[in-house]
Amino acid sequence: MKIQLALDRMEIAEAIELTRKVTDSIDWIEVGTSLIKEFGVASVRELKQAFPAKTVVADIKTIDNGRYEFEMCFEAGADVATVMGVSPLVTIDACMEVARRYNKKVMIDLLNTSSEQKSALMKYKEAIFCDHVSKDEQEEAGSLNRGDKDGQLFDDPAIQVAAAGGITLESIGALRATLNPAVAIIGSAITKAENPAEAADKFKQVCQQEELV
Ligand SMILES: O=C(CO)[C@H](O)[C@H](O)COP(=O)(O)O
Repeated sequence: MKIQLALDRMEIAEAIELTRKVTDSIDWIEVGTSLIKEFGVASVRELKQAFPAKTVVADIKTIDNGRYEFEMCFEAGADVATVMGVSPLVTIDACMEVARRYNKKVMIDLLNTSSEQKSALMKYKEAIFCDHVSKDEQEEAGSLNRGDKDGQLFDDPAIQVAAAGGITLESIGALRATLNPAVAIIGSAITKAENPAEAADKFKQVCQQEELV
């Protein structure tokens, strides 16, 4: 299981400093939606410049204007960019086309998509699908991602799955037992930890143990 470090609700310099502390324990770097909204794609550019060897995910959560926004992210150095699964399919088609042209990847965020919509999205075989419990669902309703939603949709082993939303060291075991995503997206459990390097290292150990099973 890869670890995607989600960087949210902080300044770009802070994001770079924090990533430096945990860089050996994480695989992918997510420039969070909050950074892109606050600082624009400069946040993507600066993170990629600071960590050129890492896969950088621009969590832009596109819902319209797919071609323009995806070109902007890939020009800034992103390796992966996100589009919402609830978008019109024509938007997702545009994102897929841009990603193919740049030889980059699309992550489709399944937040609030119906089962019907999810089934329709499964045709995007090259995409990564992100099962996502939102910040508001976490903070207003106390939910977190234990991977127990719509797991059957991902029965095809060729489908690449990611999971996000309040993942902790306590919940990651349940997530693996259910959804078993290829990518665990972890934000606050590392970025808000008293010792982020220690927290990231513990997640890495869990993910490595899992790979040996
Ligand atoms: O996409 C996001 C918010 O919309 C976050 O990146 C995702 O929720 C991971 O962060 P955390 O572990 O703090 O929930």
